[in-house]
Parts: sequence; C-alpha cells; structure tokens
Amino acid sequence: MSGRKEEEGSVSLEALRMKMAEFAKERNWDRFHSPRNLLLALVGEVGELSEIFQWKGEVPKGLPEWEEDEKKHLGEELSDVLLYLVRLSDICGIDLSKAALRKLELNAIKYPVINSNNNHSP
Ligand SMILES: Nc1ccn([C@H]2C[C@H](O)[C@@H](COP(=O)(O)OP(=O)(O)OP(=O)(O)O)O2)c(=O)n1
Repeated sequence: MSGRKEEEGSVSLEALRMKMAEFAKERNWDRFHSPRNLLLALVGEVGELSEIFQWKGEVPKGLPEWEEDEKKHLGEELSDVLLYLVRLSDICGIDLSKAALRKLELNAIKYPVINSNNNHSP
C-alpha cells in the first residue's frame, strides 16, 4: 500500500500493520511472530534504543549536537520499536489506532486541564 501520503512521509498505523503482515507472510515468518516472541523482540529494540542515549547524560531537544549518522540510527531504532508494537497489537487482535485514541481520551479525563501555568508534573 504505497500512496501519495507515504511519499510525503506520512503513514497510517493501518498501512504499517498491513506492511508488517505482508513482510512476515512473504518470509513464512508468521510462525515466529507469536505474541510472546514479538513482545521480547519489542523489548530488545527498546534496549537498542536506550543504548543510543546511554551515558550521554541529558541531551537538548532536537538533538542539535548529534551527527547525522547518529540521528539516522536513532530513527531506525525508533522504527523497529514502532513496527514490533504494531505487529504485536495486530497479532493480539488489538486495533492500535482505536485503542490509542481511547487512551488519549481517558488520559484527558484523568488529568484535566486546570491551569496551563501549572508547571508541576502529575
Ligand atoms: N523475525 C523478525 C526479524 C526482524 N523483523 C523486522 C522488524 C524490525 O523492524 C527489524 C528487526 O531486525 P533485526 O532483528 O535485524 O534488528 P536490527 O535491525 O535492530 O539489527 P541489529 O540488531 O543487528 O542492530 O526487522 C521482523 O519483523 N521479524
């Protein structure tokens, strides 16, 4: 499923879900993509993502001092996390788009806007 939006760098979770399903099917990897395996793969990728930040101390937003290669690597690890998350959701029969929108609503109820000048975290 490749369209204009994807060329512009915008993609839906549904498009990613379908691409991951196709990727696994083409390689006969459905047998490996069980919920537990996918969860462990996801956690492994979160570890790889963490390694990029490890020992750097706090870094400013936008990562202005990072080399392009380092940012490219960061994008790859973030993508691995997203792709395994999308695949895990699919294999578990969870509609991630719907679930995430519902969770945003629940968050807004749990944490109402009281004062926009409130600097305290929850
Ligand atoms: N059984 C698998 C193996 C890989 N992938 C896909 C999902 C991830 O986006 C990516 C992960 O590939 P690797 O396991 O090779 O991990 P990395 O790309 O992070 O490589 P490395 O761990 O060598 O840095 O490939 C998958 O769907 N199912």
